[in-house]
Amino acid sequence: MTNPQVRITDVVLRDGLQDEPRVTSVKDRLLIAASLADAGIVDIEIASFVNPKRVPQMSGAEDLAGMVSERPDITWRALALNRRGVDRAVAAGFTTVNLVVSASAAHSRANAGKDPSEAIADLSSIVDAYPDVDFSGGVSTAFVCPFEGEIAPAAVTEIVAAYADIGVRRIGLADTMGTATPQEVQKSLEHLRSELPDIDLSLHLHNAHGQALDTVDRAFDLGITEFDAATGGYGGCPFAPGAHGNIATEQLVEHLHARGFDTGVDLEGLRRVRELLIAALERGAAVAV
Ligand SMILES: CC(C)(COP(=O)([O-])OP(=O)([O-])OC[C@H]1O[C@@H](n2cnc3c(N)ncnc32)[C@H](O)[C@@H]1OP(=O)([O-])[O-])[C@@H](O)C(=O)NCCC(=O)NCCSC(=O)C[C@@](C)(O)CC(=O)[O-]
Repeated sequence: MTNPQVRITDVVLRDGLQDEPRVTSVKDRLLIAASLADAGIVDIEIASFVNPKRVPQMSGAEDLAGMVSERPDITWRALALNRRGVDRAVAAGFTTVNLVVSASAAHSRANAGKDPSEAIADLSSIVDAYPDVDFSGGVSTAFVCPFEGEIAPAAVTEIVAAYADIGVRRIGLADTMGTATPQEVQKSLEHLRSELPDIDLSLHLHNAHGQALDTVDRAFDLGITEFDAATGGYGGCPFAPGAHGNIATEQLVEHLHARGFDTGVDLEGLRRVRELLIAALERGAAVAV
């Protein structure tokens, strides 16, 4: 069997930093971004165009956009949850934008101030307005919600179908809390696949109980080869109380290399990124390599 191509999007500059007590300077974020690229990460979520009063850690998003022209070999992804966010991202120069809708109504209201159906309805005109932007669609709380508990696979499929209806066909399912079991994730993926077989799926896993690598293996067996991860294992949604850090990029890369998959990522380079993060955040990484 030939090795499948594995696509890892490092999200430490967005998910990893957004819930940290320290606000990382734009200068440090640019340094970390360049170091991630030097380590061989070619997909990087660098900025979040949300309300900076709600998430001060993500302020200065516009100032990170210079990386788009400076390193055109990298896909620089911005996160946005509303029209204002996408307008800002596009005006700054981003052409790859990840949207987010929560599967659970309670998390959606806490995070975005609206129900999932309203969030999807708002996104329709945004996607129409920017035909040249490469949009992907995230589904937050896809398996477990901090307020509602387990999420039914049908609820996730409904959101993904709504994304597909507005033309967004690259979808990332997020285990926001990091507590979903590999079995729960598999059940949901299988439901989704049976209803919507033509959607490109990726996983955005947090890792509360050390199960995320097992989930990666299950997903691999179902043909999923795209994953988000955050160097150092930092991360968490500020509006999902108790959310754990993301699966660490270095752990994921080591795991994939041990399984014989080529990721194109240099672990030594990731160690350097980790050191930069530890210095900027003044606290240790979640994992050692
Ligand atoms: C969702 C919104 C943007 C809705 O924003 P809103 O509905 O306008 O409501 P609002 O109450 O937050 O704020 C109103 C004020 O924000 C301004 N505003 C409104 N939008 C923007 C914008 N884009 N950029 C800059 N400013 C904005 C707006 O102009 C107004 O300004 P004011 O009158 O007070 O001066 C807001 O509620 C918000 O910023 N929420 C924070 C959501 C967030 O950042 N969550 C974390 C990221 S998602 C996540 O972590 C999950 C994920 C992706 O990692 C996957 C997983 O693991 O689950």
